[in-house]
Amino acid sequence: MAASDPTPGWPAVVHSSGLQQQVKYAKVLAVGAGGIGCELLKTLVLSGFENIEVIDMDTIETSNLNRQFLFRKRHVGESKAKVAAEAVRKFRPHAQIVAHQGNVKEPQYDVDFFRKFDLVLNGLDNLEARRHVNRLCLAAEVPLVESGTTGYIGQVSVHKKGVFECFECQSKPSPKTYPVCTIRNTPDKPIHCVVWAKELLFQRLFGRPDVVTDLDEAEANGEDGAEGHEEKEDPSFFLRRDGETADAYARRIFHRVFTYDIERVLRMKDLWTTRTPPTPLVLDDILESPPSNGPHAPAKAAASNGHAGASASASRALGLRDSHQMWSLRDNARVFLESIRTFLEQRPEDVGAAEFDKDDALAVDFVTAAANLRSLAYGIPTQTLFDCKGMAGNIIHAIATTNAIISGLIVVEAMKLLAKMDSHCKATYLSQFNRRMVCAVAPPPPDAKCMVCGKSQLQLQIDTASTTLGQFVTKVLKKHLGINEPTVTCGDFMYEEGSGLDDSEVAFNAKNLPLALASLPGGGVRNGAILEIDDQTQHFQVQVLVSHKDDWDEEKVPEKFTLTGSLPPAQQEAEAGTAGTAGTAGAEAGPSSAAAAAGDDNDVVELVEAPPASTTEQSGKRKRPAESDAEPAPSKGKRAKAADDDDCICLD
Ligand SMILES: Nc1ncnc2c1ncn2[C@@H]1O[C@H](COP(=O)(O)OP(=O)(O)OP(=O)(O)O)[C@@H](O)[C@H]1O
Ligand SMILES: [Zn+2]
Repeated sequence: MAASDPTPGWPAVVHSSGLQQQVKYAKVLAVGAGGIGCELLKTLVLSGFENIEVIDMDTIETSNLNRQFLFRKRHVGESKAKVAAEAVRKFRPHAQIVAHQGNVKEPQYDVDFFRKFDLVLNGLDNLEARRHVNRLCLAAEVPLVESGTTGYIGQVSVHKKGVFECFECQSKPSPKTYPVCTIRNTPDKPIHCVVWAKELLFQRLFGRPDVVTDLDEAEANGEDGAEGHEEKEDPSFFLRRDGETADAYARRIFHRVFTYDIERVLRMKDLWTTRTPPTPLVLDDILESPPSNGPHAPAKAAASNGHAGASASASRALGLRDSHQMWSLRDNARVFLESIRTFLEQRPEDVGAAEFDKDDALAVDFVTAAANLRSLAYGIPTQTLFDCKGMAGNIIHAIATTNAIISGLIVVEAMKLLAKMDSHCKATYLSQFNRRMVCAVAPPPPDAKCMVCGKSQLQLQIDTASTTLGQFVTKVLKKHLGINEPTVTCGDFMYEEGSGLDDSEVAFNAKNLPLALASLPGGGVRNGAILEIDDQTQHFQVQVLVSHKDDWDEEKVPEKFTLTGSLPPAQQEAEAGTAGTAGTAGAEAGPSSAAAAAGDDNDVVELVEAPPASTTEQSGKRKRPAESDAEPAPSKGKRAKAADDDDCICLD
């Protein structure tokens, strides 16, 4: 620091009484009190922050204790936010730590709630919540420090309206999807069988009857080429019949899915010209086969028709206690039957209401056994319970040290923001695969083509004749765009969600959900239609231009829609004039790098690069009526590997 300069630079400023006072009085919201959140809260209070509110919706589980060190065994079942707040108060008794047990998407955490804070710091594990917080931070004009870890890799990024890119300026990888026909008829990888067991069979047997998955839809539409079968047409087949014992029901389901359905697909001869055909499984033959005596035999043999009794785990009740042990065909059949019986007899309230949860031992038993049986029928390698749980739950094992490093970096960025040293802010990436373990780059500026903080529009290609409003709302608006409570307007037609609707509005909406887009009232949503989408809970609006497309290659686009963003023509011209000059504080420092994104309900972090503005798509056709600044349109085609250079190291 030059003697003539009274303001210390970064990092000397950290020791200045000015910044220490700012830290002491800053109001900070920490979202998430899990792996990152616990570390973050500890580091915040030990760094002098004294006004912290923390939100987490979850309760503590035994599996959290190995890395969420604010929690002890006695806390299992208690609120994460409350226990974490209590624990850090012990480090700094005079700190004001307010705990909220709740979902950050609940209406009480609205834009006014966010405005109370100087900074928001995310320690979340899912894309949906991250996007929601991003939108509220933009609306409330509060800077956001975002983070994520997965195994040994992690990142911290800084988002500030008008200065740095928002969390959604770079498109995020969407969760991996698989072609429906592969899952239903021609699996060739273990994951195909896990998806089938979890998304189709578990859902059918134990899930809510009103939830229709893509896999069901394919069947209803006859897409698997097996129309016309009398049993398949009977929607009640998978329900338990009056007077049917749990055992008889489990056997009937086994026969249906592993014998009958396999025989049915075998009859679709075209499928097997280039593939190895599957082999139907016959339950009686399997159960009559002698138990395996090899190294994989169950630790303790259960009675031949042994039931799980009071145990919540079918496999453990059958003596299969080692989750790393590979089950035999017979083991899988017995676990399959036992887990169905246990659901029916011990958890009848869950039948018709269950959702797959990786921490539900019985659900994992069922999915493992069902996936393995299907694999055995198709000649695919089977998986251990441990591996299957990981695949079904998208688990990548967390590393406490990664969380600790990332939390430290969040606090560093938080201090720079408080010190108004935006030009020193960094997006920081941690990877064991880098030449350098930590790589930091200047946060990119906002992207004018961002659907959230920019001003662009969306173009949707979809089959308007067969896609229902319900599918559009669920798949396109909620899953793909992260919208919470959409209002969709198209000409005179309106679909609304959220509280405050009267009965007639609710009935009108419900009546329209099963209708194809093209058949909606008011002339339908057809080729060329313009939809106005609004979510008041996120202060988010976007305009969507619809084009009809009915010839989809399911292998390439399993979702059967595409959504791309572009600037309205007038803005494209303006952009062309300023291309490459959109720098803001810190934006000129080397290649922009990186957005972190988590897949649905997991901690997967993907490190991606924002390419130069010229590489992004600009194919807008219509002009958006001038409205608010908060208008959207997605940035697409932007992901690329980070370039190898002095500041940023290539991440594979
Ligand atoms: N919408 C949300 N509102 C509030 N808290 C959320 C929301 N979504 C996720 N969280 C919280 O974010 C935290 C993320 O922490 P972490 O990634 O360590 O997950 P975890 O559930 O504790 O661990 P694991 O998933 O490995 O079992 C969790 O405590 C979770 O409850
Ligand atoms: Zn943005």
